[in-house]
Amino acid sequence: MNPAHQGSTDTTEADVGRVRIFDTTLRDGEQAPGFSMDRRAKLRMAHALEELGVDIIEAGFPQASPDDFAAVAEIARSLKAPTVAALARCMPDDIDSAGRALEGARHSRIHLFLSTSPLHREHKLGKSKQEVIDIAATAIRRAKALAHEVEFSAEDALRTEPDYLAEIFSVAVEAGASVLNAPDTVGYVTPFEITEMFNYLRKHVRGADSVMFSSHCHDDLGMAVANTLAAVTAGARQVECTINGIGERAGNAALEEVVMALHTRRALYKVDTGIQTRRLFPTSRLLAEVTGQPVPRNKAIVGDNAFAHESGIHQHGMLKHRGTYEIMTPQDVGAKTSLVLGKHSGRHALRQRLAELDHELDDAALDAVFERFKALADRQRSVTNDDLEALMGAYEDDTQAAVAVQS
Ligand SMILES: CC(=O)SCCNC(=O)CCNC(=O)[C@H](O)C(C)(C)COP(=O)(O)OP(=O)(O)OC[C@H]1O[C@@H](n2cnc3c(N)ncnc32)[C@H](O)[C@@H]1OP(=O)(O)O
Ligand SMILES: CC(C)C(=O)C(=O)O
Repeated sequence: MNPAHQGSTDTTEADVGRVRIFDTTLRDGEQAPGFSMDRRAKLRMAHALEELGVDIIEAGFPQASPDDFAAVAEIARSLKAPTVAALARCMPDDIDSAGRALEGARHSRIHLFLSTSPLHREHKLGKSKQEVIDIAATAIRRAKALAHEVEFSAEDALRTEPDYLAEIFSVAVEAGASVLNAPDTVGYVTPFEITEMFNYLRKHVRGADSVMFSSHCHDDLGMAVANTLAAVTAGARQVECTINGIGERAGNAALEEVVMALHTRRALYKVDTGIQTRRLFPTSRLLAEVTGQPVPRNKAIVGDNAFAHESGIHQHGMLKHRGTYEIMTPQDVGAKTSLVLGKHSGRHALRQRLAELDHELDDAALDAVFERFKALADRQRSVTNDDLEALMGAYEDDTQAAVAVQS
């Protein structure tokens, strides 16, 4: 990272912690309409995620379908470094099929979930507080025998009574869960509230020091990434996210955004991830390819516009010092800067591009070409190198014709 792009850099290495990246592109991500992946697509993505350096890959929900079972099993057998996780309801059949699917994994995790909020307890499950606790404890004990580790997620945790949430998490620790996930299942909370909840849980869950707290945020109010970062400030050391932010409804916290926020503002958050950031852009594009869903141009970090500059004033700044308008280098995420010529561009960028095309112009010539360029840019969205060559050709013909008339 170029220090010119960073704010304060006074972090000492001893202060810096580690956040685990739990990627759920292949589970929560594919739950979004239009993003289903078959086992071949999942396997390609899983290899790309391994190369990206994620710590845990949630490969699927084996009880959901035979193909999902097969996808999880194949991923479990073929990955070397990451932990492979499989989702399961707190039901014996779900747990057993997750265990079977994960059998070949070097490191396996069964990810159990059960709703804890009053709304979900009453309307979805029809269970009392104590019944929900008992179901969770029984399921965790069963899962513990079938995988290297068990994560317990309290579905709709952020709309759950904090004291009840702390109680069910305490029982989950006693039953053998080593990761406690408090998801904002419906993307309801704000950063301040999630910080409060994580601080509360770390103080009140029995055995809190022996487990890892995890955050899993949805983007219904556009706050998934901000909430994830807020959870990190309150001690979450696993964050659940997806490539391109895909997931239920408005999606999950976007992995590339969370990672680059932690990386770019390392002095503030004081944590590292194991992500090879240069793999972010290619991994994002692979997901777009396998799902057939393009990345929006304005998507942070990986969109076509994330490092594109069309405005003359910004282009002028960029030509003098990239840090004026870029807080990260595009190379850090495997992308490239582009200075796009269009109706908002100015003379500095035009001169630069013409020089790249071997047209060195004096100021008067540049003014004349600039006038023609603006007229063209008003008629079309952007001006390409071919357009510029045509424009220069016409300008040179006109100049020669004018000289001929004079002599
Ligand atoms: C917040 C999340 O993202 S949770 C993950 C959501 N993902 C998915 O649902 C994708 C995969 N799901 C599926 O393929 C199907 O829903 C299946 C195969 C898992 C289940 O299908 P079905 O058995 O037909 O049940 P259906 O989905 O209609 O209803 C859910 C049932 O699970 C129960 N249930 C829901 N969550 C849990 C849980 N965590 N633990 C135990 N039971 C649960 C519901 O109460 C309901 O039970 P009921 O059939 O006794 O009324
Ligand atoms: C299964 C859990 C973690 C989930 O996806 C959610 O609550 O959004």
